[in-house]
Amino acid sequence: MASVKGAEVAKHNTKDSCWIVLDSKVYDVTSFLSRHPGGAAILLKQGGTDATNEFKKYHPLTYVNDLPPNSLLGPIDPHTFGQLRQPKPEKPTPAAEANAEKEVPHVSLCIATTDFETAAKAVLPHKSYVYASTSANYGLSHKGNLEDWNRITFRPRVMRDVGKVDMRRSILGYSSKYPFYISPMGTMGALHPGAEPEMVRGGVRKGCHLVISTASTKQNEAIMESYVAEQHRLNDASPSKLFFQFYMPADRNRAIDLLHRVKRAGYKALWITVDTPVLGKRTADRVLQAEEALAVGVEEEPTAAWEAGHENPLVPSIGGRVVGGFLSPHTTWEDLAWIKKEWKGPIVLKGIQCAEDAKLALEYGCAGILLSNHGGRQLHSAPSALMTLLEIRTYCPEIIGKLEIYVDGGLRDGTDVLKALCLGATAVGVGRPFLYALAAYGSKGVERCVDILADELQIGMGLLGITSLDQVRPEMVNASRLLNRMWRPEVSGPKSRL
Ligand code: HEM
Ligand SMILES: Cc1cc2nc3c(=O)[nH]c(=O)nc-3n(C[C@H](O)[C@H](O)[C@H](O)COP(=O)(O)O)c2cc1C
Repeated sequence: MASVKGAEVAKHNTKDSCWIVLDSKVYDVTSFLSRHPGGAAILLKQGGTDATNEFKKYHPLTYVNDLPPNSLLGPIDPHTFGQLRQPKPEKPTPAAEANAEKEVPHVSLCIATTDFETAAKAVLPHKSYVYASTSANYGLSHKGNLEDWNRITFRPRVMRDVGKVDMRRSILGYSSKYPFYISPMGTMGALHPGAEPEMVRGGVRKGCHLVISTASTKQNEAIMESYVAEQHRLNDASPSKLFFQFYMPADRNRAIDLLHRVKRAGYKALWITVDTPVLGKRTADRVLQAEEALAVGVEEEPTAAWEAGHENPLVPSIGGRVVGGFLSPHTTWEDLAWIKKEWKGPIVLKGIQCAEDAKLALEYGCAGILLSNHGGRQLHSAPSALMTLLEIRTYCPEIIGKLEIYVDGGLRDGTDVLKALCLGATAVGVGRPFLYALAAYGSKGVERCVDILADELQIGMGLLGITSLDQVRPEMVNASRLLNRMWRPEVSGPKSRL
C-alpha cells in the first residue's frame, strides 16, 4: 500500500471527508462518523491529525479492526508528520483553569476520601471530570446513595479490649485485607494515562481486590499482565485478586469468546452487570456532547436516535450512546445457564435492586449478588444498596449466608463499611473516590485512598467495641430511619415473606 503524505491527510477534516492517523496508519473515518459510539464530534475534532494519543486514552488499539472495511488508506509517510493538522488542546475545567499555576496538594494532605474529588477536578479536562462525576437524570439516585449511609447510626459497646483490630474479610473465598474492594469503572484512560494498570498497581500494593470493567481502556489481558508484574515485584505477597465485570455483548459468539479470554487470563470470578439493559440518561454527558457537536457544526447529527435505538445493543459506558454489538438489552435470567456453562466459575450479579431478584439470584445458583444502582448512573430514583439490603433482611432473610452480598454506591468513609457489614453484607465496593485518587495522583493516590478507608474502619471498629469482623451484629446499628422508608407490600394482613 502506498504511503500517504501528512499534507494530504491534513486537508480531510470535515464531516464530508474525515481522515485520521492512528499508529502511523491513515484511516478514512467519514462513513464511521455517525456510527462512532463516542460521537462524531470527537472524531471530527481529530480530522487531519495524528489521533493516536487521544485514541489510546479511550480504546485499545485493536478497536481499529471495528472500522468499516476499506477504511485503511495506507501508512503515513514518516517524514511528513509535521504537515498534519494540530488539534486544539482540550478545555480544562473552570477549577483546573483557576488552578493552572498551582500544583495539586501533596497526596498526604488528602485526609478524607472526598479530598480526591477536589484534587481531580483541579487537574482533569472538563470532559473527563464530567464522565466520572455524572449521574442519571437530575441526580436523585446518586444523592440517595450518599444520604442513606447517613441515615444509619451505630449502637457502640464500651469497655471492651480493642487494642488489636483485624479487618480481614474473605471475598468469594479469597482473603482480602479489607472488607471493601475497588469497583469496576470503564475507560480509566480518560482519567490517567496509566489507565487500569495504574489502578491495579495501587490496589495490589495494598492487598485490595479489584473488579475490572469490560469497558476498560486497556484489554483485559494487558490489565492482568500489569497485575502479574506487580505481584512479581512484591514476590507474590499481595492477597489482592482480580475479578471481571461482564457487560454481555449482544452477539453470543462474541460473548462466549470474551468469557473464554477472561477465564484464560486468570480472572477469579465473573460479575455480570444486570442494571444496564439500556444506558441511563447521563445528563452532564449529554450537555457536553450537545455542546461539542454544535462546536464542530454537526448539530443535525441524529444523536437522539443513537441513544434510543431499539435494534442496536447499548454500551453502558461513558457518553450515553448506542454501541453496536456491545451489550444486549435482551438478556434474561435464562441466559445464566449458558453463561455458567461457558464460564465455569463463580458468578456475582451486579445491580440487584429488590428482594425478589435477590431470591432469584440464589435460585439460579449465583455465588453472590451486588446490591447497587450503578453509582446512581442508571435508573432515576433507584433504591440505595442499603435500602435493598434492608428489604432482603425483612422479606427473604433466609438467603443471607447462602450467597455473598455486596453493596456499593456513595460510600465515602471507612467507618460506614461497618454499617453494611452489621446488616449482613460481605463487603462494600468503592467507585468514584478511587477514580478521583487515580486521576490526581496515579497509583500513589489509589494506595492513599485504601489507607484512608482502612484507617477510618480501624478506628470505627475500636469505637464500636469490636476487634474482628466476625463480631458485627445487626443490633450494633440503628437503621430505624431507613426501615421507616422501606417498601411494604400493598396487601393487608401479615406478609413477612415474598
Ligand atoms: C477509529 C476507530 C474507533 C472505534 C472503532 C471506536 C469505538 C468506540 C466504542 C465502541 C466506544 C464506546 C465504548 C467504549 O467506551 O469503549 C467509543 C467511545 C468513545 N470513543 Fe471511540 N472509537 C474509535 C475512534 C476514536 C477516536 C479516534 C477517539 C478520540 C480521538 C475516540 C474517542 C472516544 C470517546 C471519548 C468515547 C467515549 C464516549 C464519549 O465520551 O462520548 N474514539 N468508541
Ligand atoms: C466513571 C464510572 C464508570 C463506571 N463504569 C462501570 C462499568 O464499566 N461497569 C460497571 O458495572 N459499573 C460501572 N460503574 C459503576 C461502579 O462499578 C459502581 O457501581 C459505582 O461507581 C459505585 O458508586 P460510587 O462511585 O458512588 O462509589 C462506573 C461508575 C463510574 C463512576
